[in-house]
Amino acid sequence: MKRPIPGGLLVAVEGIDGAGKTTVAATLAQWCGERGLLCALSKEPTSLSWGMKLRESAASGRLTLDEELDLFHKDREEHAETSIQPALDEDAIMILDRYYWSTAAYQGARGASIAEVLKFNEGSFPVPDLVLLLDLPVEVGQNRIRVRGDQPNEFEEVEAQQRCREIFLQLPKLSEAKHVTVDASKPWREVSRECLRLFQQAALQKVWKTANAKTMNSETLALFGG
Ligand SMILES: Nc1ncnc2c1ncn2[C@@H]1O[C@H](COP(=O)(O)OP(=O)(O)O)[C@@H](O)[C@H]1O
Ligand SMILES: Cc1cn([C@H]2C[C@H](O)[C@@H](COP(=O)(O)OP(=O)(O)O)O2)c(=O)[nH]c1=O
Repeated sequence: MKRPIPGGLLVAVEGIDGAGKTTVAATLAQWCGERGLLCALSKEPTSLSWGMKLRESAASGRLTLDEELDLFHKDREEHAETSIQPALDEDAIMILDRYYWSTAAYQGARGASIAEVLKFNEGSFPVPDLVLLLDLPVEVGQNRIRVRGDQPNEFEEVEAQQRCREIFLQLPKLSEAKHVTVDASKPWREVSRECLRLFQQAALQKVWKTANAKTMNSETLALFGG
């Protein structure tokens, strides 16, 4: 039997391309798995029907801003309905590699209203208990993408990435989600240690806020340093 967290815990890892989101999200999920915690890992865009449409459309040139916004929101709606909300209802930890801060940053960089994107998403989908914003200079992210063996694509052009980074750095002031900005240019050991510490802190806060911690399994609390 896996260890649940009352009310679940929603953690989104955000940042520009090459920031280390996939690596951090996988590390958090692995940490939870090794400790028997009820945990799921997911990403956006998804591989569900609207997510696949988004990926297919990218092959035939860029959509208009409105089409792009519509597809990312439809994808998120399906994702929230089929995975995110059910996981939280099951008292699981859900770790997301990108979520609605990416819409604010990437579609915002194309001219969408950042305030409207946040308002719509925070009114329509579960708000994260923690956003880990991985911040680093665009050139460092680009180099990591090349080292990873990938070619930066159209979404990953330097100027657009620069605008995305600037918007990401404004989001802590505008979003209602609890968040922390992490210096992701540091060596991996330091970044992973910091992200794990912040994750454990958020989990402990959630447990104390939503449940009578005395009723929680003390071993589970101890895992988070409680
Ligand atoms: N702190 C770090 N220092 C150096 N390389 C890193 C660090 N974090 C991740 N990487 C490497 O950089 C590349 C991009 O990381 P990834 O997690 O795929 O980024 P993202 O999902 O944000 O695009 C991967 O090859 C990963 O192993
Ligand atoms: C979730 C999301 C992603 N994106 C963009 C950011 C990325 O450049 C692109 C693909 O995401 P990425 O994380 O690179 O996924 P994959 O490795 O599976 O291709 O989608 C948006 O423009 N808006 C959004 O709401």
